Amino acid sequence: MRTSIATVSLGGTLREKLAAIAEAGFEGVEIFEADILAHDGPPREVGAMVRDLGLEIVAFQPFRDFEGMPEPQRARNMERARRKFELMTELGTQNILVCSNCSPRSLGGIDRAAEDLRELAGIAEGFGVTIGFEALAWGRHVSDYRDAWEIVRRADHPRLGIILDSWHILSRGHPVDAIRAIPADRITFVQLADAPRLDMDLLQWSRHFRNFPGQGDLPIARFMEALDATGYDGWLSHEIFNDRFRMASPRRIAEDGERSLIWLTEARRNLPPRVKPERVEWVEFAVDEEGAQKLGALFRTLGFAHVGRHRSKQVQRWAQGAINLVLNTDAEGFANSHHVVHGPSVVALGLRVDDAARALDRAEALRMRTFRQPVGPGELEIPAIRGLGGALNYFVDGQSDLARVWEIEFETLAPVPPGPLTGIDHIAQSMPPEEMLSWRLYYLSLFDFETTPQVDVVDPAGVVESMAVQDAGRAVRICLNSSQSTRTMAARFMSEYFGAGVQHLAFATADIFAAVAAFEAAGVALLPIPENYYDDLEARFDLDPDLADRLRRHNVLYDEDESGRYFQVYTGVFAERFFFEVVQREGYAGFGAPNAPIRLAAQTRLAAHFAMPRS
Ligand SMILES: O=C(O)c1ccc(O)c(O)c1
Ligand SMILES: [Mg+2]
Repeated sequence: MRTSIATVSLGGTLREKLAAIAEAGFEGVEIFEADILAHDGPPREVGAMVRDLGLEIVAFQPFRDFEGMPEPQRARNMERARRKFELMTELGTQNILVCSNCSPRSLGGIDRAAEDLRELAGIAEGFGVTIGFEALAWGRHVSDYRDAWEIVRRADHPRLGIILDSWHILSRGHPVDAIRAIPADRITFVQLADAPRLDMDLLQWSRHFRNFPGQGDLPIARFMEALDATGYDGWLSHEIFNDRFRMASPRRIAEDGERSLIWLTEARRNLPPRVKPERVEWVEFAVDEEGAQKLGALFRTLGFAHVGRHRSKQVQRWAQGAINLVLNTDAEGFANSHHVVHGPSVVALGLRVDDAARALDRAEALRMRTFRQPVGPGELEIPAIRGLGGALNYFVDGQSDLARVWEIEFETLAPVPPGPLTGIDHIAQSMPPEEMLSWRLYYLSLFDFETTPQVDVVDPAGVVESMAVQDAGRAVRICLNSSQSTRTMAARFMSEYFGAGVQHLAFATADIFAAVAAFEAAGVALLPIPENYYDDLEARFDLDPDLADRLRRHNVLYDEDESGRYFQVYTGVFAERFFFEVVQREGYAGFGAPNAPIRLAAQTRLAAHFAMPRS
């Protein structure tokens, strides 16, 4: 199958859109009429520009309000079509998309529509043009692809086929099975769009909220299976109407689109399998000497020990349980550059996966950016790709020397203390709102991940959109947060930090009260939680009075639902941007969303201070 995208999916001028589409690796483009009308050059020039970029024009579109018109509109429509066919000859494209009629003047009737389209196809033949008929979900008489197919079938003209658009079919919940019976050579081409599930007017939903497969909630996989059953091997063309996409960089959106199509057709492309995450092996911070001392002191109070020293670089390993935190103060290399730009920050995540080399291959196939830097003698070349905000994701595994990274690259200074913190529960990343869907697609396409529904969390300065990506076994959970406001915690993090990145790390413990007792003994300043919260907690849940009292005394947040119970505490904020959380899960599946507004308000109150540990 060949990949294409409609110009309407991107912002920018036609020239910018086409350049971005070509650069992202698409082979074809659907040209929207509005882009021609707004372009300051003849259609012939647009055609040449497209071909110079190595692209093919899959179709010209849309041609509206055609079938079922009474006279004199019917004859006018035939004339209007001739003019568009001439324009198409100039452009150098064969296919025109005719979408079903929305005009209140249109008349129903399958045979009438078939006759109109047969006549149109006859005219089109003289121009070497093929008509593709598409049912719009809000069409006046034709709003179901099964009716569109019956019309095309009855019209029975070699210059007429059907266009299947996943959005119009899936948004209305139409069964996809009937697609299997359509002969592949009668499918002019296929349009793809996903969307979040929204309970709203179809037209508004379609024109403003479509997104790429991998970014929405529609059952696109089922659509693709039905399409595959036909043997269709033609164009797959994204057609995304989305206000945020048009505001964003056309290059980023085009890249996402190509990635979405590669992911969707991975079986045919023999992509290496989805990467199975096994755990977060380490989190690496880029800091200067002073930052390393402060962060190291905080780690110590949280129960970590400085257990290793890199054999050749200024890099420390701190550990506890299965958690490894790396402090990189090296004066050279990527971490240093990252520190110069972002200040104290998470520069890399080390992810243990099933097969690190294959993970890199898959990332490359998905056109992700790989990263290499010179390795010293005896050091490992650890596969890495660029992730959120330009930080790195390293891959290690249990089947190569990468399994022994700590032993090979680090000199042991002390044994790893056993607890009370046992592992990394989740990693929270903040990003600008227009990038949220890009990162969702990045994670979903690369890893064997699923997503949670998006939730809105109230921050004192605005709303934060939040969703998580995680594997079925919950070995790795990553929360993605963004907000439109410039003053929410998530937004302030990004302005302090100069970009998107990891904002907090949540450690797992099997005994939150033991962890808190250890922190209190070590002088960790935990985030104070207001009394009102606990009064409400007691009202909402049937809490054991002793438990309620302990929660209250130790600033522990609590939630429970059908899945189980959840306990959370937070440290103060490090370097005005970064903090740690400790959680205890008893079967609980979520992330404590009901507590997030309480936590955000408490952090906002504290934001003026640096809540550093007493040393
Ligand atoms: O929103 C529309 O009008 C429109 C036009 C052409 C399409 O292919 C489509 O899916 C929607
Ligand atoms: Mg369409």
